[in-house]
Amino acid sequence: MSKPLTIAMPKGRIYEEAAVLMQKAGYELGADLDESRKLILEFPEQNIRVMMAKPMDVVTYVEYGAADIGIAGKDVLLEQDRDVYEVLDLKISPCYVAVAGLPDQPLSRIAPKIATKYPKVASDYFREQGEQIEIIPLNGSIELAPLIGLADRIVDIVSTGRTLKENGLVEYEKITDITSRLIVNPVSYRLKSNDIEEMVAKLSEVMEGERQ
Ligand SMILES: Nc1ncnc2c1ncn2[C@@H]1O[C@H](COP(=O)(O)OP(=O)(O)OP(=O)(O)O)[C@@H](O)[C@H]1O
Ligand SMILES: O=P(O)(O)OC[C@H]1O[C@H](OP(=O)(O)OP(=O)(O)O)[C@H](O)[C@@H]1O
Repeated sequence: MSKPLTIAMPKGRIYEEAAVLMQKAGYELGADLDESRKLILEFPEQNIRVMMAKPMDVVTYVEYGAADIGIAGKDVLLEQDRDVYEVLDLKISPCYVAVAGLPDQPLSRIAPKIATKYPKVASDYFREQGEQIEIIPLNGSIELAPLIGLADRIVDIVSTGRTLKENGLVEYEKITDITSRLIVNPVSYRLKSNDIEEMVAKLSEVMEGERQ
């Protein structure tokens, strides 16, 4: 038998939907692996090995070849711009990146402050708009920044819109829609092409079935 395919799975929000999709494609990972404290799980009968990683780190494991394949949000891929192949839009964990802030606050001053955990996405967006901005990097609870006067706008993920609403913030512009993607290490793509193409074909078939 060939060497197992190593898959970097994101812990947290995306995990369950990703595991269900994998299961439908014939890869039984278990819906609750992310509740275990074990970080590497072997599935010899399916010839796969699963690594449980932080969503932001999945791309790193795949780029360095520590994992052959991974599942990552498009937000992370846009932000990190790494050397991996994005082979399939899994259409799971949908959300979008938007510019938000306090209502009725035009962006008038020079170099407005933009709080975000996506500095590249935010800089690229405002550069395209011809706006010079200052990035305030944060790691979470981004919505706090305009409330306490730390920033004029935020660039963050919106899903239900509840966080914005409950904090009295409004969306100004949508930057881009986000779903999770299947990514592949370029060397693995050559060396393990049969196994990888088989997985991509099975996942595509499941998604095709779900669209009908
Ligand atoms: N409402 C949402 N907020 C954030 N990310 C979302 C949302 N809905 C879907 N996603 C997707 O889930 C991914 C983040 O998953 P998760 O929240 O588990 O990770 P994280 O932000 O790294 O976790 P943590 O909050 O523990 O730092 C994003 O990269 C994005 O693609
Ligand atoms: O539109 P909603 O459904 O309210 O979802 C959006 C919120 O969810 C995420 O935060 P998360 O829960 O990951 O916490 P964080 O602020 O610590 O990143 C994101 O950063 C928004 O704050």
